[in-house]
Amino acid sequence: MASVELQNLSHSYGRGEMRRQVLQGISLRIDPGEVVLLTGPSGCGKTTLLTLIGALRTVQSGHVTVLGHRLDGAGRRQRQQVRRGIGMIFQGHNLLRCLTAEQNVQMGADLLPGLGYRARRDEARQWLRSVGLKDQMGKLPHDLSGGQKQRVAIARALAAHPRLLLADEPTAALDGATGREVVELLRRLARDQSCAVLMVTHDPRILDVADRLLQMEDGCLLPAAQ
Ligand SMILES: Nc1ncnc2c1ncn2[C@@H]1O[C@H](COP(=O)(O)OP(=O)(O)OP(=O)(O)O)[C@@H](O)[C@H]1O
Repeated sequence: MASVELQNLSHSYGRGEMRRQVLQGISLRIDPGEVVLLTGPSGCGKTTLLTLIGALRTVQSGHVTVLGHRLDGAGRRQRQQVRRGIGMIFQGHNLLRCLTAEQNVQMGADLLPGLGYRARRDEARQWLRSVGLKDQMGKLPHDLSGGQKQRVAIARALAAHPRLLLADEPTAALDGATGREVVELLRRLARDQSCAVLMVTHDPRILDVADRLLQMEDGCLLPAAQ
């Protein structure tokens, strides 16, 4: 079963004369364990595509199946259900300000069924170590740099063992070496846990981790030159 299957997906913003189509007839399939990178100029619709696949928006036109669930025609509850299997790393981190790095990551592990408090805490610590933050576990977000906050957000998404990971420019705030490590980590996750990864990036340093490179232009998907 595909992790993501899109058929003829289109999307518009605005109404009447202000209506503007930003996605035009996109078809795409992503299989478990596959790492797909999506690139394209600013405003071409990448984030819109990611939020539709992430069940954060209502599908207007076309067919969308994510982790075996049809999203076109799905109500709020069904979309909520689908989101449980999806890890999302968007720009802006969305960390809870009053929780330490460890507690923020533990929120991700809290979604795992059947794990006791200690196991969830150990899981959170292990992911923080994996993203190079073993010395920052007790810090609050405002004591972390932008890159460190991004790594906490990544650890939180991974701690929930998602079956699909959607990431919008996950390496934008990271230096070259850390960005590379984080992307290698995402790739390992994809392989080890058969998690599909769809990542929007402008970062040319990480293009080689992809199984597949996709390019978008004006709301359309083009097969990118490898
Ligand atoms: N909520 C919204 N209402 C109206 N227009 C929107 C909305 N969100 C995005 N748009 C417009 O839709 C188009 C596609 O936006 P989107 O954010 O999907 O592009 P993007 O490729 O992710 O851009 P970037 O690389 O700059 O993040 C843009 O022209 C944007 O201004």
